[in-house]
Amino acid sequence: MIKVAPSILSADYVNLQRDIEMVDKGGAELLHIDIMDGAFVPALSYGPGWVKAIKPITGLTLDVHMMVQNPERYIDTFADAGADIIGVHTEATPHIHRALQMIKNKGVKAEVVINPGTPVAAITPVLYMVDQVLVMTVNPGFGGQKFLPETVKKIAELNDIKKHQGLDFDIEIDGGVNEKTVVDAYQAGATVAVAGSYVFDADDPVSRIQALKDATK
Ligand SMILES: O=C(CO)[C@@H](O)[C@H](O)COP(=O)(O)O
Repeated sequence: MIKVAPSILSADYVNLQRDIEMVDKGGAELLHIDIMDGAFVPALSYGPGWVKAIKPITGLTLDVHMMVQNPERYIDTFADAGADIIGVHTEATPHIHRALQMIKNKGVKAEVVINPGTPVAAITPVLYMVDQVLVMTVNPGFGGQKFLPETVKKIAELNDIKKHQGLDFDIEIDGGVNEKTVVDAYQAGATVAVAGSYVFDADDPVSRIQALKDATK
């Protein structure tokens, strides 16, 4: 059964605490927090102050996805704010190894992220040091996009490497996830599903978390 990480990008910001408590009680395991800098991706979202504010109101694992150019500049700040996992894009820095080392040195779980246009080969040298790999299943920057099925083969490739090299990392998918698209990704080896609009745009968000779990039993 897949672990579910609702993305607060699609939550009701005015009632954020209500929405977080709802998905927490509703069976989610992680809370996905998208940091967008207006440079690596066009949009701006929120910063470490949000992570700090959310930390005391939930026991969910805070899964911080940095869509930020040169993320090394902010790793310490997000770690100090309470992030449990910090994800950095390999496309956003010439120093992905150093960025992952910085995350681990802060005692936080390290995640490397790849865009749909980036091959798995780009991150194989750092797989030994990560706790999670995020395979973007849409181009990053916006919620509500369509799942790109061609990304599923990268999940399978990562799962193979994981088995053959005896590595132990979660494989997360993000973008266009629903009860249909999650199935192939799960069968290929995905262990964590981020879902924004599918969960928060629904009349009953908790039923959507359950639907993702039911689809991957
Ligand atoms: O990283 C991102 C967007 O870049 C996401 O986490 C979105 O929040 C996913 O939204 P949906 O596709 O699930 O609506």
